[in-house]
Amino acid sequence: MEFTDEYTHDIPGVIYFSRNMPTKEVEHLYQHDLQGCNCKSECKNNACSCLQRSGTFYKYNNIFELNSYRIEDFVKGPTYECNENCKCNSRLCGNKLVQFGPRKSLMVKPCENEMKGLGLFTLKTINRGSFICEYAGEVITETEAFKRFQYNNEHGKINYIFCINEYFGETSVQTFIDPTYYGNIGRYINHSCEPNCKLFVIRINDTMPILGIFADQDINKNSEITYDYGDGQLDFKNLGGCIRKSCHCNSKKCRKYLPFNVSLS
Ligand SMILES: C[S@@+](CC[C@H](N)C(=O)[O-])C[C@H]1O[C@@H](n2cnc3c(N)ncnc32)[C@H](O)[C@@H]1O
Repeated sequence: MEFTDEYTHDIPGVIYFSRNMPTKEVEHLYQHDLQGCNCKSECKNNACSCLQRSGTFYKYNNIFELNSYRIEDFVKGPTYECNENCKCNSRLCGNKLVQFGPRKSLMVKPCENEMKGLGLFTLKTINRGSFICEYAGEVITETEAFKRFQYNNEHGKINYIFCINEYFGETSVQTFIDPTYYGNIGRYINHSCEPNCKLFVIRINDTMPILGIFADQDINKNSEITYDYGDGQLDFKNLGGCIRKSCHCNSKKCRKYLPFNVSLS
């Protein structure tokens, strides 16, 4: 099955781009292709090298029906999907999901509370564990992220930069994704202190992390898709010398301010 993403946006200065796009300063980091598995037909947990290095896997009722796929475990990660170097039978492999593109029936529209701007909504009910879409954009250096963040702050512009923190033993690696100028439908997802989705790091063909957004509960049709931009930071208005924006998620658990540094840990 081919990757399909038929969504668009016609905001001046923003180009719809469905996958992460490393800038030339960081592209050398992702030139290492991941090895594929040697499975003969379908991939089984105890034999497939992709599943063995994954922190979690997909459960499905019907291998040909992407809507039946659910992520198995919200605690572990990252996930390694089978890739173009794998020997498994691509029709029978169940270890592929994010690589087929976002789910259908998503809609971008202004939120009721205009302070939040645009938001992403679902026109159909979504089951817990289902894949929604990626958070895709330019992959930039930390220096560039800092520069862009300062610029956004000084000019009162929306900040879209997302920082992924990953830990490999003693080493921590940060990846900065910015869908401000090139991005997909994930850029419209707002923060909530009581969200209905979670993010997962997925890898497919190479070492570049892909941010996958998955439903963390059953979501009713016409609901807004949200995730928590942070990790329960305290309600200090001035964090690191930066004035934080007020949160309008309207939840009883609201922490009052948007998390400053969107991170996964
Ligand atoms: C990734 S964008 C989300 C899409 C954005 N609403 C838009 O119109 O393009 C993040 C920005 O949306 C706004 N936002 C997101 N969640 C919010 C919330 N709970 N309360 C207030 N503003 C929010 C903030 O301006 C934030 O910097």
